[in-house]
Amino acid sequence: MPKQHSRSFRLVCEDRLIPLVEALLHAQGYAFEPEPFSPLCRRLCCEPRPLGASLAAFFGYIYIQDRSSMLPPLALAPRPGEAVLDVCASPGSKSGFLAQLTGPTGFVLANEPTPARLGTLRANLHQCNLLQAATCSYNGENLPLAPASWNAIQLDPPCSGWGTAEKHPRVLKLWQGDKLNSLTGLQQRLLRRAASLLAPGGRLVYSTCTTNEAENEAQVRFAEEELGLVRETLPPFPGFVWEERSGGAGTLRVDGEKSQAQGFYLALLRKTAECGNADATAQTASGPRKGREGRDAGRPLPPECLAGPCCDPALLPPGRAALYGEHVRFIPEQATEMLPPDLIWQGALLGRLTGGRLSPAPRLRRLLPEPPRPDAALVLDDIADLTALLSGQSRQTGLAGREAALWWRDLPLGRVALKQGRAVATFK
Ligand SMILES: C[S@@+](CC[C@H](N)C(=O)[O-])C[C@H]1O[C@@H](n2cnc3c(N)ncnc32)[C@H](O)[C@@H]1O
Repeated sequence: MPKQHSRSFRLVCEDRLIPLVEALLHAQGYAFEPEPFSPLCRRLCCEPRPLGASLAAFFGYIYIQDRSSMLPPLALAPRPGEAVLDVCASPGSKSGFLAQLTGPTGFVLANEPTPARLGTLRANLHQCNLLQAATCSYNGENLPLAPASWNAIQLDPPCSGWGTAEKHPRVLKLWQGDKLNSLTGLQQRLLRRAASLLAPGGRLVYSTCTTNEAENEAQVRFAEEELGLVRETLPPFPGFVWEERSGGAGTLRVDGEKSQAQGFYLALLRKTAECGNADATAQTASGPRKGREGRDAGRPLPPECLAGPCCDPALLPPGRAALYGEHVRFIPEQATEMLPPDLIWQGALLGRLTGGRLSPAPRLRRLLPEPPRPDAALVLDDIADLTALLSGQSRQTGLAGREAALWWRDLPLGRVALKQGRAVATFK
């Protein structure tokens, strides 16, 4: 029987909403304690039903994540407003945390080449309302971005996953012998490309969930010796037990068993000003894919098309809304400035255009007018009423119109449809 660690999660909200999200979890019987390494992270003590089925998870106010996997974004430590590239992003655990750390004025480009996993990544970012994150889908080793254009890069490449063996014992058999060579080769190609995309002085966090030295300490040596990156010493995060391996000075290796976490490895590498460009030739190796949404394909939408009873366009982060077919997406200001014109990428979904106006996605809580408008908001106090609504029961509201904002006490949740005054949940 695989051993289960206690579960951890991250709060995905502004600081002012933290007490409300915690109250929502408490109202459903969950108990938890703060993690010592980040004010946004918590560890579960009591889970009366699976945390993934909680209301806080449903509304994207928490993200369940192994505690080790929370560390790379903290090690990269983006400043508010900074732009970050996440080369291997799905399901988005690190992209999401990075977007929180950069804040609404920041920008995260989350790349994932595998189509099914790209869908999961986009769904997770949408559920968490992280409008400052955009996605693209390229093999990371061929990412067609301008050389030396990023100050902060997260590289969490495919790895053997030996650090997850307690939960997934099969990884130890699956990844052995020659198969490991294909992984280490890919990791080196990804490191080479990431190094070439780093601006002088820029930093890169390399992380894996494996205990395999060839994918960890040896890859950091490769980055130093072949790519000219310089290792920076990471201070150990509180709340973990660390392992030491020869050649690993300054990098961090989580002792999974003693830390109640996945076995994990992370290193911080910097490109010095003198460092040459390791891979300028690969810059045009992969052209854009046809038939996807590109930067210039979207028609700008004036803010008045966005304004409505459930949407205040003044709450949008820096950037603009644009129309792609019937979908309205958010284009962060930094994306317009930083991304090459031929890159194919997608901004966060805001909703659909119907009758010349935005019909916001039901989950779009970030743009709900505050405080709730009495003529256009359903404010529930009782958890039972909320769960009944989500389980398909409609509810008389006495409100006019076609939609209403949904709140639990002072916590904005999303949008419900109104049918003859009855609220109906349409969340997917
Ligand atoms: C370890 S997982 C990333 C986990 C993610 N960083 C997170 O925290 O949620 C590695 C990801 O790399 C993707 N991947 C596979 N080949 C790739 C490539 N050539 N370039 C970029 N990403 C790749 C995989 O599909 C997988 O989603």
